[in-house]
Amino acid sequence: MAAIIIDGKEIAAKKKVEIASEVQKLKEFGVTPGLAVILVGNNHASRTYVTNKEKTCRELGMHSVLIELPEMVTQEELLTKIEELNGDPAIHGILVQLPLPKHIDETRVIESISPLKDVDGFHPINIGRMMTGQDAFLPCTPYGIMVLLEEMGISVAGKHVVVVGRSNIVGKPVGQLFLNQHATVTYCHSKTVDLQYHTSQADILVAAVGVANFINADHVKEGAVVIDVGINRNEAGKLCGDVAFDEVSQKAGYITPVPKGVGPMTITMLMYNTLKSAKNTLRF
Ligand SMILES: NC(=O)C1=CN([C@@H]2O[C@H](COP(=O)(O)OP(=O)(O)OC[C@H]3O[C@@H](n4cnc5c(N)ncnc54)[C@H](OP(=O)(O)O)[C@@H]3O)[C@@H](O)[C@H]2O)C=CC1
Ligand SMILES: Nc1nc(=O)c2c([nH]1)NC[C@@H]1CN(c3ccc(C(=O)N[C@@H](CCC(=O)O)C(=O)O)cc3)C=[N+]21
Repeated sequence: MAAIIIDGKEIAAKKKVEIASEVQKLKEFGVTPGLAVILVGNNHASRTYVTNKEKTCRELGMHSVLIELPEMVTQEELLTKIEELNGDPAIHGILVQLPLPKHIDETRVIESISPLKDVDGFHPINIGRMMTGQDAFLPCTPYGIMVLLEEMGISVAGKHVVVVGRSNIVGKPVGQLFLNQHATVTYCHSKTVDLQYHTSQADILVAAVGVANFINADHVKEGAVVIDVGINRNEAGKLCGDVAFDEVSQKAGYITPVPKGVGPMTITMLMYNTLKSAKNTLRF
C-alpha cells in the first residue's frame, strides 16, 4: 500500500493564515512583529533560506530586517550587532543563520542572543526550559514536525520514535519534544551499531542525517510514519531528503516529501515564534 503523503506546504499555508490574522490583531495594539536575520558570508543554500524567510515575513505582514555581514567579519563585530538588536524594540526575533565561518565561536554567538528574542530556540535557557517542560521558544524544525503530526491526527503517546541524527538543532530537540508528548524515544547516530535493527522497530522514524537516500525500505517497518528532515542535492543537483522516497513510500503508512515536507514548516514556526515574542512584549 502506498503511504499517505504529509503535505507540509499545505499545512504550512494553513498555519500561515492563522499567524497572519494574529499579526493584524497585534498591529491594532501598535505592535508589528519584527524579525532580524543575520547572514554571514555568501553561502548559496543559506541565501535561499534567508530569502524565503524575508518573503514569508512580508506575506504575513511582519517587519523583517536582513543584516548581511562579510565572511571575514570579526566575532566582536558580530556580537556588537547582536547586542544592538537585543536592545531594539522593533525587533522581536533574532536569527543568526548557521553554520558560521570557522573563526567564529558558534556557542558564544548563540548565547549572546537575548533568550527573549531567541526565536530559533537554540539558547541554552530555551533548551533547558523545553527539556523541563516549561514554556519556551521551541526550535522551529522539531516544532514543525510535531505540528505536522498533530494536523494529520497521528498520535504520539506510547509510540516508539526512532530519531536518526543527534544535532543540537534537529535530532536532539526533536527527540525531546516526542518524549514530552509521552513517546518512547531511541536516538541513533554515526556510532550506532546495527542501525537497521533500531530503525525497523520505529512506529515513527525521523531522519535528520544529511545524506541523500540514506534511509531505504529495509530500514522501515511496514506502515510506519516516516519524517524526512534532510535537505540534500543528489548527483543531478536535484533537492532530495535523507529517505529514498520512491521505495520507502511503498512501505510506510505516512511520509513527508522533500521538498514540501518539513522545510516549509520550519519557516512557518519561525514566524509563529516571532509572533509569540511580539505578543510577550504586551504582557510586561
Ligand atoms: N528541513 C529543514 O527545515 C531543515 C533541514 N536540515 C537538514 O537536515 C539534515 C540534518 O541536519 P543537521 O542535524 O543540522 O546535521 P548534522 O550534520 O549536524 O548532524 C547529522 C547527524 O547525523 C548523524 N549521522 C551521520 N552519518 C550517520 C550514519 N552513517 N549513521 C547514523 N547517523 C549518522 C550524525 O551522527 P554523529 O553525531 O555521531 O556525528 C549527526 O548526529 C541536513 O540535510 C540539513 O540540511 C537542517 C535543518 C532544518
Ligand atoms: N539559525 C538557523 N536556523 C535555521 O532554522 C536554519 C539554519 N540556521 N541554517 C540552515 C537550516 C536549514 N533550514 C531550512 C529552512 C527551510 C527550508 C525550506 O523551506 N525548504 C523547502 C525548499 C527550499 C528550496 O527550494 O531550496 C522545502 O523543503 O520544501 C529548508 C531548510 C533552516 N535552517
